Amino acid sequence: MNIGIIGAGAIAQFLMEEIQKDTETDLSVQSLLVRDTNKYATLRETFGIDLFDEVDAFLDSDIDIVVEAANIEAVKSLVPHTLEKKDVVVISIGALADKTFSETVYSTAETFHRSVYLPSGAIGGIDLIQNASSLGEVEKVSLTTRKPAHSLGEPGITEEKVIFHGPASDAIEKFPKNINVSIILSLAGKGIRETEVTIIADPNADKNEHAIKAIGDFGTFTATIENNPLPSNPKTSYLAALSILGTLKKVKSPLRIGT
Ligand SMILES: NC(=O)C1=CN([C@@H]2O[C@H](COP(=O)(O)OP(=O)(O)OC[C@H]3O[C@@H](n4cnc5c(N)ncnc54)[C@H](OP(=O)(O)O)[C@@H]3O)[C@@H](O)[C@H]2O)C=CC1
Ligand SMILES: O=C([O-])CC(=O)C(=O)O
Repeated sequence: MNIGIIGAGAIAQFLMEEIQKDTETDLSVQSLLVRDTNKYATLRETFGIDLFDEVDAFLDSDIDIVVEAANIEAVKSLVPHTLEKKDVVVISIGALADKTFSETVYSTAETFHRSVYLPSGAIGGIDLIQNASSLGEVEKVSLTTRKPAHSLGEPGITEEKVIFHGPASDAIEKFPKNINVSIILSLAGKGIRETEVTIIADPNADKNEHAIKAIGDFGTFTATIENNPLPSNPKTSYLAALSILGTLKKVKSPLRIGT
């Protein structure tokens, strides 16, 4: 399966490196869509990929699926048009907090018989929350995120500080690069206004920690993930990059585990 990636940052480079190393897989990264081809010119040779700065040329290149690994603005400007031609994996899931936009995405996918894949990203338990919500009977879902203070734009603090408490819809507006996980949790569970988010900036933390709690007719669920950051972008957890690789490996698999 030939992959095109939107973006060339920490996640994109992780995917190119790992897919190139993996001789067992039929995955291959062929094309990258970037804003500035000069900035990323060395990637052509390192990974044997084609670089594009024009979306239609990128979509018409030899690719079967597109992975968005850029940011929320890129999802908004590029994903609906991309879906007219290709299936898409979206990791900047915060874009889907905008209801009008998410409806456009889903209806475009339907019209053009495409799939939109939303990986679990830097958290787990999405399967459980989605199943528990299938009769709409989850009372409460909350997420407490603790990240190193510098990742949250608080480099000077000496003690931990709650920098946000409120609904996921507001959290993603204030921290669009740090709390996409709250939106996948909202989409699986109770919705963006009902999912309660707390963000803690911690000067002593070296992991990106996400603690999930859910209560409903199914019982109670608690899970805490202490994520190692990706060295090339410590705001981003290694697991988020792995979750895209895992999603790509599942696309063609006849076996569906843990749905
Ligand atoms: N769902 C989840 O659990 C998680 C989601 N994320 C999200 O994943 C995304 C990628 O993360 P990461 O790789 O660490 O980010 P980086 O900042 O390392 O890389 C982003 C890349 O996207 C490029 N880019 C930005 N806008 C565009 C555009 N319009 N067209 C093409 N390329 C563009 C940037 O290029 P340039 O050099 O031009 O700026 C850069 O190469 C982020 O939105 C992040 O918030 C991260 C972690 C967890
Ligand atoms: O990678 C993480 O730990 C979470 C993250 O940045 C996000 O959800 O945007």
